[in-house]
Amino acid sequence: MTPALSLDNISCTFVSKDDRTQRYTAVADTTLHIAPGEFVSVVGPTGCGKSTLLNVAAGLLAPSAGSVKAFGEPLAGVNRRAGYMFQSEALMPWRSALQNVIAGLQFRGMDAREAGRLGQDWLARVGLQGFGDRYPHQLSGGMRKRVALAQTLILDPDIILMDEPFSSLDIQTRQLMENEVLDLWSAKKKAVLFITHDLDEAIAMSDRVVVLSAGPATHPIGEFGIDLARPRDVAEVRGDPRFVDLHRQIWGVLREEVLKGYQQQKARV
Ligand SMILES: Nc1ncnc2c1ncn2[C@@H]1O[C@H](COP(=O)(O)OP(=O)(O)OP(=O)(O)O)[C@@H](O)[C@H]1O
Repeated sequence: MTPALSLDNISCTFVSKDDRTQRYTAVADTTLHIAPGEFVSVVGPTGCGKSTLLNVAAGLLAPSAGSVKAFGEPLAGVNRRAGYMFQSEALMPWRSALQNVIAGLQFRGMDAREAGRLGQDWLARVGLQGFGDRYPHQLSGGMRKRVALAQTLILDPDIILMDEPFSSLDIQTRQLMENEVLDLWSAKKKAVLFITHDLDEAIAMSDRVVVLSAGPATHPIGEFGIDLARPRDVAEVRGDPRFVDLHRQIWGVLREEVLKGYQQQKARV
């Protein structure tokens, strides 16, 4: 089957910020394929290159070497088969929740009434019925994330790219949002590339967890199929003995890299 997303032998080298004559290889020779409908999380120590990989998949960053394909088609510019959700707030403060949700449809030229109808439908699906005329500053952090989620999913992308979308939320809100994402995902089964620091979140959500090494020259050092039954409740599944077992196995690979990453961050300060 043709993967929804193929990253083949990707390397990303940047000019060093501290010394323009030096180069820094953030990602080296990384291959990652995601099947249609597959939920894959990538975990790794801080600063290792997770966002760099996601930006490559999004077509926002051209790799220094390697190839990127969406459903077998080489990527030229922005990945139009993908929708994104980033860590930082991407809502437009001057637009209401509804206007934010339908922004992408309007950019695509959809008729205003049809876009409004779909927007209301999506607001209801993410639990924000009746909040369409609120502005982002009138919503809680969790509600703003729901708007951002609706804004991404309303475009019905075949690939969903998420970069630590819930890291700013408190643990309860975060778990609610994670369950909502799983519900929405299971209804449509799109390919997901989910970047996170949080191993519990990665295991609870995914079909597969890929572990990256500490930088420089980050690359995958482990890959684990997550055979926990679905549907899952992200809070309850943490008590499953298989979850505990998988956590122990993956942490056994990740731990050393986290320590290396931490030492490197300290050395930079
Ligand atoms: N445009 C750039 N120019 C120079 N260096 C960069 C650039 N983008 C990223 N880097 C470097 O590449 C490395 C990987 O960064 P990246 O943001 O991908 O890591 P990350 O794993 O997502 O980090 P975090 O876990 O903290 O979010 C870092 O050392 C970063 O400083």
